[in-house]
Amino acid sequence: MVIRIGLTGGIAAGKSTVSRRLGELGATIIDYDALARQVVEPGGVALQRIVDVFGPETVGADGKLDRTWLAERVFGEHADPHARQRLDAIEHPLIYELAKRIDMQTARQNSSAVIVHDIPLLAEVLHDLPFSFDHIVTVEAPESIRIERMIRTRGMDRAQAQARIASQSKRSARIAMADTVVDSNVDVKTMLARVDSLYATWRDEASASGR
Ligand SMILES: CC(C)(COP(=O)(O)OP(=O)(O)OC[C@H]1O[C@@H](n2cnc3c(N)ncnc32)[C@H](O)[C@@H]1O)[C@@H](O)C(=O)NCCC(=O)NCCS
Ligand SMILES: Nc1ncnc2c1ncn2[C@@H]1O[C@H](COP(=O)(O)OP(=O)(O)OP(=O)(O)O)[C@@H](O)[C@H]1O
Repeated sequence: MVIRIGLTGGIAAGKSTVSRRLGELGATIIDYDALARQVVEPGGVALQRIVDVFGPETVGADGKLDRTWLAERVFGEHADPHARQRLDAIEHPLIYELAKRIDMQTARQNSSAVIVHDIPLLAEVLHDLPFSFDHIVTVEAPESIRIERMIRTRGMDRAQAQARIASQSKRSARIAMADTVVDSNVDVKTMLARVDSLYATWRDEASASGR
């Protein structure tokens, strides 16, 4: 049987590090941040709809979405409280459609696949998704550590980092929804050892239920 995992975590908690490891171990990863980038590529319907809603400044001279400009409109200090909902309403259905296509193709090719849906906003969108998960995993680290990581590695200032965190579900909501919490406030080696052991369990579940 195919095992589906919903993987989430607060921004900069370490979700991508966990997801990369699961990919190396053999899981199929469906990265919703990557799909979100794909749906706004030039020429697509989403970019045109975003321009209609947010105005022509949304697109840079190169014809591509100006992500920094839009992030400020959506997450910034002076953001319209409905802006994020409007953006999500344009992008999310298209993201889910692509995710479904990849999921179905993987399941067709391998009836005991472990498919990991890597979804930053899982706590917000769980009930909108056309999937149900066998396990939900959240990767968590204290907010102060995540803010320092965002400043160090994402070129954000403190206010931008705090605003991005404030626009997401609370840690308690992610933990309430998950059956597994991966602590990323430990060294990477220890964190990845835990990921290896989780993957081994899921592999066993996928093989056992296929018998
Ligand atoms: C607003 C955009 C252009 C800003 O781009 P930017 O390059 O700064 O961020 P990037 O896309 O790399 O996302 C980084 C992280 O921000 C957080 N984030 C992204 N979108 C959202 C959102 N709508 N609400 C809350 N947090 C978000 C996530 O933790 C994500 O991992 C972009 O995030 C976007 O298109 N967001 C809407 C689509 C979406 O919901 N993506 C999340 C996957 S479902
Ligand atoms: N256990 C850990 N200890 C120390 N640093 C870590 C740990 N896990 C991840 N990191 C580092 O923290 C930063 C954020 O990690 P990562 O990119 O995996 O986060 P993320 O949750 O996927 O972020 P986003 O939600 O923005 O995609 C990276 O620089 C990563 O190397």
